[in-house]
Amino acid sequence: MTSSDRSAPAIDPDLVISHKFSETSFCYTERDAALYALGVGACAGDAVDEKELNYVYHRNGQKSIQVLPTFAALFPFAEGLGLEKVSGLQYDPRLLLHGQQYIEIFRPLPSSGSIVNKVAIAGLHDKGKATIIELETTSYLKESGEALCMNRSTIYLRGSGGFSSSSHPYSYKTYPDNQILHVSVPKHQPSVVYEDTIQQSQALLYRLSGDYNPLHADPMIAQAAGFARPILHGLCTLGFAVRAIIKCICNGEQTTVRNIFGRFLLHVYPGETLVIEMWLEGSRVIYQTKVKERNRAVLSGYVLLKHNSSL
Ligand SMILES: CCCCCCC[C@@H](O)CC(=O)SCCNC(=O)CCNC(=O)[C@H](O)C(C)(C)COP(=O)(O)OP(=O)(O)OC[C@H]1O[C@@H](n2cnc3c(N)ncnc32)[C@H](O)[C@@H]1OP(=O)(O)O
Repeated sequence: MTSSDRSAPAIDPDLVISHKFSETSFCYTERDAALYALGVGACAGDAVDEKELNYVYHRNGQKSIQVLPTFAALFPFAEGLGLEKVSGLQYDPRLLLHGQQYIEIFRPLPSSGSIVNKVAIAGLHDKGKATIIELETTSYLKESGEALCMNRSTIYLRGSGGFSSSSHPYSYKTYPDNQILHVSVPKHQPSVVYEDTIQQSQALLYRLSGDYNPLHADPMIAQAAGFARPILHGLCTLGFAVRAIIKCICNGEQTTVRNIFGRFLLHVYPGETLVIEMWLEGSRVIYQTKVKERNRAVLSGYVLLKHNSSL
């Protein structure tokens, strides 16, 4: 939005929520799954890590490489997010941040596949200084038509709120309140703490998996967005956290993961150290990721497992 547009209402909620997206397609191979695994730090600390080598290599003659469940979060990027096509939604793309991600895995992700995505607007909220829009993408295997996973992405559009016509802030959503559980980080000591380093080149590597937002690569764009330098993709931070949970709590068995939720609390700079704290509560792992150098929480959420895991 340019400064001359500022008097025009930036968001027309009725137009936005009536938008219909076209179906999109996403095809991937084992190479894409392996590149993604490297992008979220698999084998970065140990190239022969016995719980991670199978994400990037046919270890012990295994027929196909294993796919991390967070790979599913790439499917919505099939043909770009498509927000620019939504009538009635004006915002400054440089100020867009990823707020939350919720993923349901219906069946283990194959090591390669052709996917069809059905996309819908699942939420629109006026936060005054910002607008939140939620996109829900259900992904199906093209050949069989079986549902594979669902992603709900919460996108935080800074500087674009204030469009409500009444004194009550506009809020619309299509899913039940109890589907996303509010996460309170426990006060007691975590069951496990895992530390990982984000390489300086991490965002440059991660972007090759399909999110080419220049915020993560271009210093000028990052500065215009209010950051000292390019920041890490939220989904990369989430990928690090879930990989750590699979490694530390699920004994490396990635098919144990059923649902994933994460809220991005603060940006991460490549080169920083992540400290991932995990609390195992029955079949739910609550986690919080902090940046060690700034001692700030950057992500919190939960992972729902198919069964209770023991440490
Ligand atoms: C298909 C995939 C689609 C996704 C595309 C993504 C493309 C990517 O390339 C982009 C990225 O990866 S960006 C990097 C990852 N994200 C971040 O770094 C953001 C980190 N979070 C922040 O900076 C702040 O929390 C911030 C700025 C988000 C909010 O901070 P404040 O402005 O201080 O907000 P606050 O005053 O605390 O709250 C205002 C209202 O907003 C709600 N809220 C806050 N943080 C939220 C968040 N992270 N997600 C969702 N809602 C959030 C608050 O609850 C509050 O609402 P209410 O008043 O009703 O309680």
